[in-house]
Amino acid sequence: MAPNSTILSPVGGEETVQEQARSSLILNAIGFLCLLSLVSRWWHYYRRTPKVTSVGFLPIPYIGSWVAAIRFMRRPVDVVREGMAKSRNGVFRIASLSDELILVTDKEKVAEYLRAPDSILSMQDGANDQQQIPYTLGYGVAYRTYHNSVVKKQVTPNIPNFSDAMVDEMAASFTEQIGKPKDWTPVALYDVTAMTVARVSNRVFVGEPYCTNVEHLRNATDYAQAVVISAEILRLFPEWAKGVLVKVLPVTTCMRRAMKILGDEVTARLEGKYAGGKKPEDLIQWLIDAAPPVESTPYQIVERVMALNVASIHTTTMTFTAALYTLGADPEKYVDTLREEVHRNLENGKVTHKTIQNCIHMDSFIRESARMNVSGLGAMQRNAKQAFKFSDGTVIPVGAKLMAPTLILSRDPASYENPQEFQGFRFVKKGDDGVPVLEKQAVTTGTDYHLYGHGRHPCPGRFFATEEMKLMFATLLLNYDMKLAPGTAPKELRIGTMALPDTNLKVLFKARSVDA
Ligand code: HEM
Repeated sequence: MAPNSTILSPVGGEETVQEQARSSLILNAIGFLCLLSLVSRWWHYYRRTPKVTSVGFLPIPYIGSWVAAIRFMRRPVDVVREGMAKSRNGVFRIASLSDELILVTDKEKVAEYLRAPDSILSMQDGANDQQQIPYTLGYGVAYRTYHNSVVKKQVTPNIPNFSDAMVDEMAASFTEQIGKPKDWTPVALYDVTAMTVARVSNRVFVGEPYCTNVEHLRNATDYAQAVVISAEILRLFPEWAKGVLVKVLPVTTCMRRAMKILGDEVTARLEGKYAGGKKPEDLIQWLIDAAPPVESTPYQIVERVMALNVASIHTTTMTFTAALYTLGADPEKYVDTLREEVHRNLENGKVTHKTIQNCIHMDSFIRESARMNVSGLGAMQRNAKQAFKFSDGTVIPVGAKLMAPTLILSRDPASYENPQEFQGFRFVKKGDDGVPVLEKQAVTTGTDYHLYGHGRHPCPGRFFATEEMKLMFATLLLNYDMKLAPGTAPKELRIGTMALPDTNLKVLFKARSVDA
């Protein structure tokens, strides 16, 4: 007797064979579909990948990209330098944990890609992608960007009208936070600056009494950090999951708080009710007056006020703190000239808009500090909506992301003499009549100076931010001496393409007599 004849009847055996054949067919079909999906994903990936030098990749689909991303996370600057050395045309591909990026280190090519219209290389898509704006700051902020023209047409022209109030707010903020120390006293400069920038900006954004409401100011500074953290998390998830996930991220808590603080004020203003009966002059009102009907709800106006807080606070704080760290490292070299310039230009003993217009050494110092200290590896992201061809024939396919590494371009020897050296007054030159003039202002953008971007979308808030920094600089120079404690220096932290400032370094401050 056959060994299995007692177990299987002839009919049962046939069924089993059929079942086995069916399962193997299903397994083969699943295997085939998986393979098809892999091939189609690879084909999609291949089509989206520019045929340019790549750095750190292994020639194995997917795994190769992960290896490159890990290398980049561990040694970002080395990877970029390797890319520059390998690439013949100043365009190369790297991978970060969330994306593959095309870095452009040739200045002519940076200018070329920044000239491309948004229908081909989109700035907004780049920003939406980098900061996950539709989720972190809101759909309207991402796709109905009327705030850009409000900043250009209302915030910038109104700067001179607000500068006196800005000086009052910053003087009060510094006095409250730093006091009038008679001896050298350590000050957490980043925090002090962030709260001051928040207060001064919000004097213009939301007016009194909100600009001194500590809960609002803390929320506004937290919001900016929450956006960065939330965006990093969201970028790791597929699009369909983001709308749900964002509800448990810190941005949602910040926005809820913002509604609690500003919601009633905005609601009243939308109904035409103004405290004191007079229509206020501030960002809330300029936004309400300019908002398209679909954006005219209290939530959306508050959302946009907070978005502009995000655009302003940490950017200005980082730039300004870096300048003061640099000054504190070598005060003897620069403070006398900077302070004398402020004194010479005071109006009736006060720092004014006109004072700082004439402070060209200070302007140069801020620009040079930004050149040296703003050292990220990926500025001015543009996402390809259509294929883009550089003049040398290099093709950037749809879906690719272009960026410019600031660290490299802002220290290009072709643009700057002794580019690695900090020269605070680098941009002050002798004019024809021997009088010093500014060769380039802190607000002037370029392919070799990325603080405020460049091309079609330079930062519209750069005049406001620079005014604020110069007013703060003048106020501090008049009221305090400052220096770094011996043996201390700001630490540099890099996460992917970002260079983060040292937010913990304490700087020594000592009060001085204003007339000194
Ligand atoms: C030192 C402070 C600031 C820095 C370093 C900074 C930097 C930048 C950069 C790099 C860009 C992107 C440019 C590009 O991709 O080409 C940008 C865009 C922008 N910034 Fe600023 N910014 C600052 C302050 C401000 C302030 C105070 C405001 C508002 C009052 C503001 C509002 C904006 C807006 C609305 C955009 C988007 C522009 C567009 O879509 O065309 N920024 N900023």
